[in-house]
Amino acid sequence: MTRDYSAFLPPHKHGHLPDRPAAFLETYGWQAFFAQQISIEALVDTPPVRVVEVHRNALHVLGDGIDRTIPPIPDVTVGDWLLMDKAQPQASRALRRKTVMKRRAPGTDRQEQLIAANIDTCFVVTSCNQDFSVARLERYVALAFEAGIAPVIVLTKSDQVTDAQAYVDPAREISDRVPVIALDARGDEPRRALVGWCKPGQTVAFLGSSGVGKSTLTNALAGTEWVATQAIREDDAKGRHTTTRRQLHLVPGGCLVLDTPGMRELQLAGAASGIDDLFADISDLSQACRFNDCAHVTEPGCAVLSAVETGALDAARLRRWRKLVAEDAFNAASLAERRNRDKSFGKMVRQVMKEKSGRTRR
Ligand SMILES: Nc1nc2c(ncn2[C@@H]2O[C@H](COP(=O)(O)OP(=O)(O)OP(=O)(O)O)[C@@H](O)[C@H]2O)c(=O)[nH]1
Ligand SMILES: [Zn+2]
Repeated sequence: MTRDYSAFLPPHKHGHLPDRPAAFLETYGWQAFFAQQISIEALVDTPPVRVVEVHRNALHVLGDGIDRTIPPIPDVTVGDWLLMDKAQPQASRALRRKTVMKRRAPGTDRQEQLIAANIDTCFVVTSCNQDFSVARLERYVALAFEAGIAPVIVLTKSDQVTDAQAYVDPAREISDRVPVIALDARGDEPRRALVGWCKPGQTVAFLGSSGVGKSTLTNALAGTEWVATQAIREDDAKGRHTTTRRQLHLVPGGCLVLDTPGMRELQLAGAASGIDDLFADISDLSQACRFNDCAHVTEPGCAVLSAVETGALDAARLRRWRKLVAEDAFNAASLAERRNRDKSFGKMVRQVMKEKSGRTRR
């Protein structure tokens, strides 16, 4: 799959308009991508608004001269742009998304859930300590690639180690498309180090385990104590717990920061192309395998295994790739099963027959 990786470069390389007083919509992330989807008339009749907060029973939307809550709309999430139907807000239409982040809900029924839309950059955060795990970073980066979001790896707590480079080096090896930054998340270092991605009109999010400094980074960008630096329990979907935050904060004079606890327990599901993007070295090698469906385990003529033998490919990287592919396939399969259960019996039978005949042909 070919992708346009120019979007993965820091925004300042594309040129910016720093001195123009940004219009309200632009401050809230309005970009040419969205403007191209509508006519001038539609702009007037149905003004664009951004969903800045999702409550259980309402969406908080902001637009030019608009600041209100409207009833929830199915499949609309924080970060979405809506064309506001003033008379009938529920009928507001969502604009096509630039990026969308999804996850599998925690709990037993594990439905696919929208986390956020139209994030430009996601900071994948870990610390220079035992939280650091190449495998976890790879999972987050694959998720970002899958969502179409540019990832940046941020290694916090660099002040607590003598050799931060020992963390930076393995992080850099994950992908040459992902910048790596080590810093002390407290104080004003993040403002300076992340400025290229945090310009006005940009929407950013922080991904990472509890305690790695996501709230500290958010506060550092804002220059104030915005977010309490403590864990907040995610809604368990049984209605017992209600303090789920899903909001976009506007940093005064700066970017929009997505704040949602849902970013912590991300699992891969249907992220095959994100995994391929991240492990482009392995996908490229597999083109030369003798068998089209080579699993790179014991197959003769496997180009991936020979690359491991010659040392061109790290065996540990191959193992991590296998685990991610398996996790993704497992989760995607159970999603598919869920969907099938809801379909008609006849359809299900046809599906099974098709799979059967496919199997006997092989
Ligand atoms: N020394 C040092 N401490 C840090 C750094 N980043 C975060 N901390 C501290 O680590 C603790 C956890 O930081 P938080 O910002 O709450 O972490 P979080 O990722 O938001 O955690 P959750 O809200 O549980 O997801 C706080 O006490 C921070 O002050 C850093 O770069 N250096
Ligand atoms: Zn192979």
